[in-house]
Amino acid sequence: MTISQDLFARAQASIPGGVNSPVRAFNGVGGTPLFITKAEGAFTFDADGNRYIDYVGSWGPMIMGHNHPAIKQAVHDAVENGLSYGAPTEAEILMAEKVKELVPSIEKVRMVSSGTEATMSAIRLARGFTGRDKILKFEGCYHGHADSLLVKAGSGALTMGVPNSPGIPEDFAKHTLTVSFNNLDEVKAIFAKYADEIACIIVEPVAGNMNCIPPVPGFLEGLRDVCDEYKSVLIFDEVMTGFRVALGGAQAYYNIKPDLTCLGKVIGGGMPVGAFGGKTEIMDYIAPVGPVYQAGTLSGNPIAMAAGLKSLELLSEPGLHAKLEATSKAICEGFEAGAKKAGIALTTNYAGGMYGFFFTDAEKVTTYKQATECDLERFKRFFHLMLEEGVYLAPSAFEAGFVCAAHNEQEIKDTIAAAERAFAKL
Ligand SMILES: Cc1ncc(COP(=O)(O)O)c(C=O)c1O
Ligand SMILES: NCC(=O)CCC(=O)O
Repeated sequence: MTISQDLFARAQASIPGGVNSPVRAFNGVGGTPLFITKAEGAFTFDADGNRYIDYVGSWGPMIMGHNHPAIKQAVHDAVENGLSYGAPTEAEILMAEKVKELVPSIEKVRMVSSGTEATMSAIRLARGFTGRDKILKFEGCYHGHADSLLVKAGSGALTMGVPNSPGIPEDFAKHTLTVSFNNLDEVKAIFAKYADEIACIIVEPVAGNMNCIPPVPGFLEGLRDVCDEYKSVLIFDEVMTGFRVALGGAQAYYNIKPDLTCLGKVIGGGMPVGAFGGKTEIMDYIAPVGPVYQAGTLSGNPIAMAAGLKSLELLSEPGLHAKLEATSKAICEGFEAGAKKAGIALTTNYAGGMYGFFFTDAEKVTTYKQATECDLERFKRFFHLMLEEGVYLAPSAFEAGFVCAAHNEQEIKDTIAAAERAFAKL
């Protein structure tokens, strides 16, 4: 690890905390972040030449496995024609048509360059469309770092202990209402109180930024009903779950139709891309047809469209998502069996190609409160033991794990065997 240590020391002199995104800093687990030199299939390689079975997958995008030859080729082909034009291209139409085909609730879609831009724009659109200021989100859900969404946020904000970030005026944050994920009674109560003041509900349909917490039966259906009753916009933030939980996202997996959907990660195939889309009636409220302004110099970038489109094409292979879910299930079952053998209390969750594990006596984790009450010290030790074993897990107890198409039987077997040895040493 000496080269990573040297690079980290050098990075800290020029980059705040040595990283360009806080979740990379290993703050939740301690120690030195790995500096990566290359990645291939299910594996990443660090600057010291160590190889890891990777369950971070660039935080979600690399669902086909790293450096997939067809995606790489698509990027090479696109590069031949220039890097960016700031004018429309056919690739953007192909992408929009593909998104509509895979996610039928989306009738029109606008491309942006990150998940944060997608959620920020969707919120503005919902506010503009309804003429209302308040929004409702759930404690521990993370929707990127736009001001109105960094309230009781998950992911790095939760890991670093700053779920309500300084720098956001109280006048602004007061419009963001928060209630507990998986608690429909709280949602109904807050709507009863604010009635026609709430522009939208934004929700991660499977919460993946406070570990991995699927919706309890009836929760998403209930959100749909409440939005219908109060004429509020239902936004599914599928930046993480889109094309991962199922080809059509969590909305296909649970069969609920949101009004707007935010996409990111997988849709870019590893390039910086996001998107938001939904009902024509709402989407046509955006400039240039509508009054709500939204724009981007690099939106719909041709290289990014090429990578994303190829990724979505590959993902459309029949059976691929069944394989991803079987991988998540095998890892969860393997971890639970290994922990049991070592007398360690552990429970797991998964949905399609994402999973989570919790060091707790609870039988099932369905709430933010349960997730934050888990044994974080034990998680830290387990994380480092796994790293020593050559398995790279998300470096925080408040992140989901991601599987990819390149995790095959051997990698799963090796991961479970490594976990068994790690549990025995905990
Ligand atoms: C559910 C969710 N929404 C939004 C975002 C923000 O995306 P980005 O990091 O691309 O801005 C993320 C992850 O970062 C996410 O997990
Ligand atoms: N679950 C957290 C993320 O996906 C975000 C990655 C980042 O902020 O770098």
